[in-house]
Amino acid sequence: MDDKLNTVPTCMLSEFALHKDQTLCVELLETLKAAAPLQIAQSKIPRAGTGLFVINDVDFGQEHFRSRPVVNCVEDGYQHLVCDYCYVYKDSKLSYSGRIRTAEDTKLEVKACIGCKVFYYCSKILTNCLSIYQAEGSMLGTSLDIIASLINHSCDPNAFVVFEGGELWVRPTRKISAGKEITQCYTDIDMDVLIRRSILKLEYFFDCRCARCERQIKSYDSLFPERIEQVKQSQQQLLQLTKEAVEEGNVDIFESKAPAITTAAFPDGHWPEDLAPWPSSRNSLASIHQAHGRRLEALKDALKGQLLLEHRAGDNWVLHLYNLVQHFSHLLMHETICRDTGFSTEAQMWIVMYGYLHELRTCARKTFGKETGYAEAIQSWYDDCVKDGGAPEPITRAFVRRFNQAQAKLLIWAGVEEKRAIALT
Ligand SMILES: C[S@@+](CC[C@H](N)C(=O)[O-])C[C@H]1O[C@@H](n2cnc3c(N)ncnc32)[C@H](O)[C@@H]1O
Repeated sequence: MDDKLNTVPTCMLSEFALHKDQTLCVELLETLKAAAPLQIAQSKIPRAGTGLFVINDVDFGQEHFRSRPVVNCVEDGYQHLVCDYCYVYKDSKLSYSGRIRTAEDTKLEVKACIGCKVFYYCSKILTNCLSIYQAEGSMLGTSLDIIASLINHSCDPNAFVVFEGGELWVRPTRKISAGKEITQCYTDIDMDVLIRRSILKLEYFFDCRCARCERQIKSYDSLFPERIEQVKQSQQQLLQLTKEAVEEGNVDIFESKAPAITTAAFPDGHWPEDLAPWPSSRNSLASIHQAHGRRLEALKDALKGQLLLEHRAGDNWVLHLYNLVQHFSHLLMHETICRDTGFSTEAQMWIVMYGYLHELRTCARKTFGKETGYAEAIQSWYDDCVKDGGAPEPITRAFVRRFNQAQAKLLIWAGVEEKRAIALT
């Protein structure tokens, strides 16, 4: 039998493509709570089959649609801990896609169904994509939703999927013009093209040719094919090393072995700092430092982890920004003098922290929706800081100037190039 027939889903073979039955498409779309009209049509992405399109412009901060999945399936090992209806995880305060459990949620419990005793239920959650993750990356379950599953992949997606209170919400990551196809990222958006492409091939059976992939692959043009293979291998080894360091809670595991791995790929010793998984690894190391009370080291790694990331939009970006602000706040709450930073005054540290918190508040409201528990929790964190800390509302021109100056100093201390600074929006 033709190999291709084994791998291409039947629904994507042109005679069965869903967009060919517009009566069915219209009926399916009628089941949604859609904020703006949508259309199911042939994808503009070559060989991608059917896709989902917006009919009108959609602003960043608006929502595409909400839908109740046909099936939710909790991952093995989590059945007693995670709600079968909405994936709330009773032991986690923050989901991977960024939801903070609010005061009202903390009373929630996951209990067995009185009737069957097999399913466990509670009330709310927010997730990323159709795979449901928790903060440190392990998977809680999977949802099947007919309309959301029509969204094709891009490594620079204009939408993402979250899970809230038993519903899937599809939200934009930026403004989308009328007639454009909605796309989401099927893999870890912060990974490099080599890793993304191999996962997409392995799990979704296609070669991604999006603009971001093509741009990134160009950076490998100067390398021989065998060297590209070595880079990929080193990336996988770094991921594994990071995992071990996190499991052992020991940064030395990473710091001592990483140089040999990076040199194997780049013999001159210059692994590009923004090349995945380096930024994600620095983020993980920041958490280990934090757990051991090494707050300056934690902040330095978190700054690298955040600012070296190439993709600055969507739920992942907001979640990382949240972590960065937390590292800042831990440092400022516990150390009265931030002497090693080269900052002339502690006040400048506070200015950067307020600026980042302001940015986090703005991004969280637009990305997840200002009515979500997550955005509300960040808003009250911001209000507390501004009121109790006496910080100025970081929107004046004078504040932005002071923020930019203070951030530039901080980046010199952290060893991050100034061009990677966060610009307040
Ligand atoms: C969840 S389905 C998306 C809906 C699908 N296009 C359809 O017609 O039913 C995922 C499949 O769509 C195709 N696909 C999604 N994004 C693609 C892309 N960027 N390039 C090529 N194929 C893609 C792949 O075959 C993938 O396994």
